[in-house]
Amino acid sequence: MKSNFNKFPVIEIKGHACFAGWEHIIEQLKESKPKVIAIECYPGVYVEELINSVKEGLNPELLINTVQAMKSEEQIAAMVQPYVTDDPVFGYMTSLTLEDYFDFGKIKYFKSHISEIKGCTVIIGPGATLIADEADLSLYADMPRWEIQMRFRKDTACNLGRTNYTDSFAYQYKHAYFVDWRVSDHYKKQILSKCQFLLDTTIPHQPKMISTSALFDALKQTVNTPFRVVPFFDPGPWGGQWLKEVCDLDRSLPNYAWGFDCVPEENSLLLGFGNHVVEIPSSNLVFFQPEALLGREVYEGFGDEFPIRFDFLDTMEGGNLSLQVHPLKEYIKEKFGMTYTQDESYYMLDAKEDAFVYLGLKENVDPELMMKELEAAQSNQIPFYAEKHVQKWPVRKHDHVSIPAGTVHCSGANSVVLEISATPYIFTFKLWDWGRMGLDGKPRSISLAHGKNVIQWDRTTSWTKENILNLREPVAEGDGWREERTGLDKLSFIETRRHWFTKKVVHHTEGVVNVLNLVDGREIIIESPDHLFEPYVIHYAETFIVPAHVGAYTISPHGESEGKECVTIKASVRTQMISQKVLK
Ligand SMILES: O=P(O)(O)OC[C@H]1O[C@@H](O)[C@@H](O)[C@@H](O)[C@@H]1O
Repeated sequence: MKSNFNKFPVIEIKGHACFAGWEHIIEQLKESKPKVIAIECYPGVYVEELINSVKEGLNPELLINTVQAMKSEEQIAAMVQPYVTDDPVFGYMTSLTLEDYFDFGKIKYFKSHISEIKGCTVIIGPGATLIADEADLSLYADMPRWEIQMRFRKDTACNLGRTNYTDSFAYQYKHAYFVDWRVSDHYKKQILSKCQFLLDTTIPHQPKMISTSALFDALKQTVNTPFRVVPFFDPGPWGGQWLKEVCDLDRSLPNYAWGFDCVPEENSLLLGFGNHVVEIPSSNLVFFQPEALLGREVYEGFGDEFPIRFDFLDTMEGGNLSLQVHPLKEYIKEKFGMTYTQDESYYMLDAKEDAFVYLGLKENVDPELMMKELEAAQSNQIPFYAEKHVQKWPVRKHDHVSIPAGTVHCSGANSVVLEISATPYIFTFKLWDWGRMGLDGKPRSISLAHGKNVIQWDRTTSWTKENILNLREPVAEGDGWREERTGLDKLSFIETRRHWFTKKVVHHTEGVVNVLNLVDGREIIIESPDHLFEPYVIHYAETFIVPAHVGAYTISPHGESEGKECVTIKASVRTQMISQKVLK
């Protein structure tokens, strides 16, 4: 069937202008005849493009690249090392701030130099507004995380305060995840409202600029309606062929493994201003509209973090994921500085006859022997016979298994998982990767030492069956619909409800953000009973977010699905569980 999946969902914003292209942007900047302009940059922005365009358009008397006021790269490398660490995959959440990167003697020098300049001064780079804290005009050049990752892969971006363009992607990602993005988000929250403009340079040489008042109003408009973030897709060693067809992706790539359809930390939002589309990190919505988006209790509990993640894992005609386990909450806090952990669940969006998951251990598992065999497999490159120790279960389309942290698991070949999980997503302790190589031709990192510390050895066959394997119960039914509770175990903070329906279903956020996916059916329509937002159409496999603030909404089969059965899965936060799951 032809794909109807929308890869570029645009949120139409009313009542504001967008300046597109350097020529128009420069014209706009000149309007107020500013003497000092600061262009604050998120790390990953191509500062050179900005410098060249500003030089050409504004011909400033003095142009400062903020690296000139930073500490030396050696000093910065030493400063971040306790957070970047020597672990190949994981670091520790930093407490550094952007000020820590600067040499205040140099800042003082530049400040006095700026005051002596008669013409125009432009300061560009991360920390520009620290150097020019009283600029006549301030811009914020933002950058979504997925684009930053693409730039790391192409060796065109480096970490904050570094020139490490050619360091491995794994190192740059870890550096950014545990340090740069924390430091920069923290600073962005302080400074963005003080800037007059937001600059989008996600697509090189096609810059767009909006006023920050337009941005803040756009974010306000967004929390009044269901919306989608921009999904991104990535190949992997076990990837499959399903996403390519369903989401209409590049057929020439060997596979796609992951599809990230709701990880607001890393996705972006497309905001439509007339004919122009501005791309911003979707985390901005979480930072600047936290209560309306998440709901008061979720915001109080998690802070300005979006706690629910939806992503796809495609193994159709691919391989098994790594056999893995995730850290317990105390462990993730102690070792990595995270406040909540990677509890997961797999909703089987599609499955071939032979699909299966590994979940939990065998009844008489011998921990010492299993670890010994895993270690031998890793060091001697001999196979590990997973089924000797780990329970394998057949799964079918629409099964929903829960994976509390500490449970050994992975999904097998020939299925498509919709992961409905807590947001942390990189804390996968791989135990065994089936003796295969990563896409770069090298073995992927195995984390046996961490894994050993968190495996819950009492999660064996009978426990698994009783507590986490495809749990479901009917909740309610009405004319043309029925509702079930699925999947997640008693200890999870995520509640999931599934609706099977041929007619309209009434939903309510009850003051808590809802995340949904159309897991069966071609098309549905989301409407406001009080006409508070425009009707919103969703296609098969699309994930969408309903902000807490929306309140009542309805979902009906639509278009080619009218009168036919559709199925949605909805996730929300069990607010009574938050204090138990979040370690401050
Ligand atoms: O890439 P591997 O290690 O096989 O894992 C694939 C995926 O497994 C899932 O269970 C989650 O843990 C994901 O965060 C992870 O990306």
